[in-house]
Amino acid sequence: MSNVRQALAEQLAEAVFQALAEDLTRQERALLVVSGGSTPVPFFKALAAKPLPWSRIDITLADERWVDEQSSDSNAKLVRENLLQGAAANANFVPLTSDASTPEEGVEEVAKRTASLSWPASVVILGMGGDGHTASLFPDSLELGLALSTDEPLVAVRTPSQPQPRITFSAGRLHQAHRHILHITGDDKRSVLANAMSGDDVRKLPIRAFLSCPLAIYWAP
Ligand SMILES: O=C1O[C@H](COP(=O)(O)O)[C@@H](O)[C@H](O)[C@H]1O
Repeated sequence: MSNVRQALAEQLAEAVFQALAEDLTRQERALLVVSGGSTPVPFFKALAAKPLPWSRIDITLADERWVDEQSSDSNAKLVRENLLQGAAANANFVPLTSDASTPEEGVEEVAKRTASLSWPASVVILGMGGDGHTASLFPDSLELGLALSTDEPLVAVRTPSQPQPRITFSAGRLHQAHRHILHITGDDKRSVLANAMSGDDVRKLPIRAFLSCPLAIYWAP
């Protein structure tokens, strides 16, 4: 982990800490939506060390691979091992998978589980892949159009470029937040983001669906 990426993660953790603490002065519970993948690990560790009233905080994921929680591909496993540590283990974590064998079968149950969370979220933290996907809104997903337009909170997605089926919050539900943050690293992702900012076809680069949220960008080389 480069020093600059570590510093970025710590600055992001401080900003999220301030946002959650501020919202908790006005409301009993606050919701944090985080992303999976490799980028958020140092941020998770830095946030877990913050002195928050964790039992008043709900945490869920922007998206998930439909895999067992013990799988190394599970975003829930990543959150449990890196964010829900120490005092932060008192947060109420709501995962996005169920015992159903497919996301199509499980999506309704997961939607019920996430409906009771304190929307709008205090913060939605998005990641972005090199193909411009965010959450599981992939350019080649068969359900991209649905996920971008539906009023339903969650969508089961099948994506030719991805090995597993997935479940994702829809763009409409992810828009329901007081603050949106994009956390990315590396020159390649910076170029993808610059490209996204210079056009408007959301289906080609789905991150475009969030560029005017407004979206705070945390980037480091
Ligand atoms: O598949 C996913 O990838 C993106 C980006 O991940 P990264 O490893 O390039 O940081 C992530 O935002 C998303 O939640 C995850 O499911």
